[in-house]
Amino acid sequence: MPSLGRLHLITDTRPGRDPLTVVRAALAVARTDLVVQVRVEDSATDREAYDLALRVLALCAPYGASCLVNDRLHVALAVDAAGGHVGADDLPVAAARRVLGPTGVLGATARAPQTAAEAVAVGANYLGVGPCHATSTKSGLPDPIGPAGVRAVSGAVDVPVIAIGGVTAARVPALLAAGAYGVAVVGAISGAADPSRATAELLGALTC
Ligand SMILES: Cc1ncc(COP(=O)(O)OP(=O)(O)O)c(N)n1
Ligand SMILES: Cc1nc(C(=O)O)sc1CCOP(=O)(O)O
Ligand SMILES: [Mg+2]
Repeated sequence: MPSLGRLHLITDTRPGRDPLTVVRAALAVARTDLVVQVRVEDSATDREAYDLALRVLALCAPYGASCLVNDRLHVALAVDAAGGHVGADDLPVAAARRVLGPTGVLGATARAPQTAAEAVAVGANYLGVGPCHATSTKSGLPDPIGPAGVRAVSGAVDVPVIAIGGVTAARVPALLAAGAYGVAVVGAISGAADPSRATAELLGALTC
């Protein structure tokens, strides 16, 4: 797998959001350090996901930034994205690996050491671990696991751990100290008054 960026921006496609403007602003600051994960609402059509992924890929290409597609691996393949991300309601990790082939980047959600190790054993290249803190971006999540939960998972695997859920620049140092390799965010960038500045602050915290 090519080296994974440490800052993952997940697209915010909730009504009233402007994901492409936010992606543009983040890319201009983070460039090749950014991974953009295209995540659409469950109610979105495959065509909508495909169109957004194509547009995100076109924005990423000049910067050499990677684009991953959440859940819909056929969309990832169709647009020639770097890979995809799956969780408990998506294809099992082993099946996702078969779909993506041996070289695609495959992320899996893991909240505990055992599921983390199992996901890596069957083909995950990185793990999304959380929710680290409370978040209003996604409902129905279990209680936050905090840096201690990240530490438990990162100690059980030898792939990059990407901390997710309520991540802010101020919370990055504790997550890195707990063994996280990077972070994934929605609100910290998409909800910021100045997404470029928020990106710079997150990058600064990640590279301290
Ligand atoms: C980096 C990262 N980590 C976790 C998730 C969550 O994936 P999942 O559990 O499948 O939930 P949805 O995002 O599909 O609602 C993620 N997308 N990215
Ligand atoms: C999509 C998603 N998955 C999570 C998980 O813990 O699996 S938390 C989350 C939302 C992250 O958004 P924000 O950065 O605004 O908290
Ligand atoms: Mg999913």
